[in-house]
Amino acid sequence: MLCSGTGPRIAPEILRLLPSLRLVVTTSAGLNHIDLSECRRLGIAVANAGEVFSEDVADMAVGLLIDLLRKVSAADRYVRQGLWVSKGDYPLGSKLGGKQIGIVGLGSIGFLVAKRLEAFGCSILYNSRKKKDFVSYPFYTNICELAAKSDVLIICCGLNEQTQHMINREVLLALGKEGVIINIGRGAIIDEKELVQCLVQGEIGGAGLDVFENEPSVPKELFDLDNVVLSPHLAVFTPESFKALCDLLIGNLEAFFSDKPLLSPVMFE
Ligand SMILES: O=CC(=O)O
Repeated sequence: MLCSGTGPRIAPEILRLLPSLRLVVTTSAGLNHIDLSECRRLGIAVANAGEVFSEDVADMAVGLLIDLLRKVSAADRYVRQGLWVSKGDYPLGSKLGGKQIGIVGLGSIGFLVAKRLEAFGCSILYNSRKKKDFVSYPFYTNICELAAKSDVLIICCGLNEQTQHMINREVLLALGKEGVIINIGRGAIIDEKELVQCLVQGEIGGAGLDVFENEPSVPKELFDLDNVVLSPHLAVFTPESFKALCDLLIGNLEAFFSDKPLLSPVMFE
């Protein structure tokens, strides 16, 4: 049994050194650090954090979006720097209600983001690997078309070969000058260099980012932009979600060692 976070990659070289390995338990929801096809080939089961983080991550996506649209962090800096007194009122933000929200990845996190934003009066559109029968939101197979129809793009999918740099310059330009992007998935789903360029040149309206391509390094160009909200990959972390994660981890180990089905097995495709 091997326990992993999102840290060192569980690569074929590691798996080869552990010939008796039968189970990998990761404390993350994301699986991009585990070579799943090699685990499947070797008959190694994998369990992850399942849905224990989904609510907190969905809350964070909404938090970043409200912060960005209503300029909460930027206005906070303005007040602290004494600029309200010297320069007067701060520019107005824009309303959340009525926005068209394009969700990329309608898994458990994406679905909870959609539910939350519906309650704010937003319309939901989405892209996912497959159309979901349990929702009536418009489904877009083409990510550029989704971006063109959306005021806000929220990245909720996992990182894999298909999704790496899926949000490229073309998608960002389709989102447009007023469009904003929120990323609570993985940094490398967006081509970060292109994102930075689009933000610096005003080709998109703003970004709320919890994840980055080369964490903990964050492109310095973003530090001076008031239409960008930055967060150090902490959307999943609350004391409550940690407690739920510990219970799940223990539950998975107990299940494995008593030959019962895992509580949060990763289904190989
Ligand atoms: O980002 C954190 C996770 O995948 O759990």
